[in-house]
Amino acid sequence: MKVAVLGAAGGIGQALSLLLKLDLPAGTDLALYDLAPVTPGVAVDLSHIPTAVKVTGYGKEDLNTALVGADIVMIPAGMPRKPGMDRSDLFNINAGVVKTLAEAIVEQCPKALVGIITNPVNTTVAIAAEVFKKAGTYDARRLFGVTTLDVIRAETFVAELKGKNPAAINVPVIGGHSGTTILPLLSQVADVSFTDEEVAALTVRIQNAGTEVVEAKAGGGSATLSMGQAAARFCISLVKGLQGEAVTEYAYVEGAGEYARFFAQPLVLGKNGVEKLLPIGSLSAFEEKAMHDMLATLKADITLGEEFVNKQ
Ligand SMILES: NC(=O)C1=CN([C@@H]2O[C@H](COP(=O)(O)OP(=O)(O)OC[C@H]3O[C@@H](n4cnc5c(N)ncnc54)[C@H](O)[C@@H]3O)[C@@H](O)[C@H]2O)C=CC1
Ligand SMILES: O=C([O-])CC(=O)C(=O)O
Repeated sequence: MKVAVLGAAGGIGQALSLLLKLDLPAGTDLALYDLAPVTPGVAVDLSHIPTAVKVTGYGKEDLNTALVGADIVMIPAGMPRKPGMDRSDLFNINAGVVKTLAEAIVEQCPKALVGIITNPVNTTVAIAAEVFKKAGTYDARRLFGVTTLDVIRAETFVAELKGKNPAAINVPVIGGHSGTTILPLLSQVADVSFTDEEVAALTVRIQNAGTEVVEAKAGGGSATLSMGQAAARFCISLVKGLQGEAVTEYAYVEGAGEYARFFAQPLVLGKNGVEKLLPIGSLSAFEEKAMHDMLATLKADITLGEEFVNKQ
C-alpha cells in the first residue's frame, strides 16, 4: 500500500503525516510531497519513529515520483485563511494548486482514492472531478472532499454541552464545508435532546468553528492539529476499505444528485472507495429549512469549480 500526502510540510500536512506514520498498517509506503524546501527534512524526522511505515520525502521537482503507484492521495496543499477571509477567498490561489496536482494524479495514479482537504472544498472537489473527467479517468467513487473535521467538532461540542463522553456521540453533518452549507443533523443524535435555542446556537457554532480557530490563531493560519486528526481518521478509513472492511464515514462526494452534484453524506467505504451511499435520514423542520436555504450557495460553489476547468 502506498499513501501520498501532497502539501506534507504544512500545518495539516505535518500533523497528518505524523499520525499516518503511527497508524498506517505495517509495510505501507508514506510519500511526502511539498514545494517547501523543508520537506525532505520532515520525512527524515518522521523516519526516526520506530514503526514499520517507510517515509520518503519529495521536493518541488519530484511530484510524479511521489505519486507513482499511490493507492491513496491526501491533499492538504494550499493557502489557509487569515482573519477576515472567507474560505471562498482562497479560490484564486488554491484552484490552480488543486488543478495541477489532479493533473499529475491522472498521469501517475489514476485509480487512487483522492481525499481533498484544500479549501474551498465545495469548489476544489469539483475542480479535481473535472480534471479527471477531461482525462477520462474520473470515477466518482474514488474522489472525496474531507469533511471529517465538521463531524468531530460537532461530536465534541455536543458532548461538551451535554456532559457526555465525545467518543460515544455520533453527529451526522451533511452538505458542504463552508458557512451555512455545513449542516449538522442534531435531530438524529441518539439519546440526547436539545431545546430549539440549543439547536440554533450549536448549529451556528459548528458552522463557524473554522472561523473560531482562525480568529484564535490571530493571523497564524487555520485549524491544523484537529484537521490533521480528522484527515488521519478519514485516511485510515480509506485504508480499511481498501483492505475489504466496510467502514462508514461522512464525506463530500458526487452521489445521486438529489440535493447538489457534490454533497457530504454518509457512505460505506470499501475496495473501490465508495461502496454504498447511505440516505441522509429524516430532517427536522429546522434542518429542512437550513438545507433548502443553503443549496443555492453550494451549487454556485460547485459551478465555480466546474467552470474553472472547463472554460480554460
Ligand atoms: N477540509 C477541511 O476541513 C480543512 C481544510 N483546510 C485547508 O487546508 C489547506 C492547508 O492548510 P494548512 O496546512 O494550514 O496550510 P499551510 O500553509 O500550513 O500548508 C500548506 C502547504 O501546502 C504547500 N503547497 C502550496 N502549494 C503547493 C503545491 N502546488 N504543491 C504542493 N504543496 C503545496 C505549502 O508549501 C505548505 O507547506 C488550506 O487550504 C486550508 O484552508 C484547513 C482546515 C480544515
Ligand atoms: O476555516 C478554515 O479556513 C479552515 C477549515 O476549513 C476549517 O477549520 O474547517
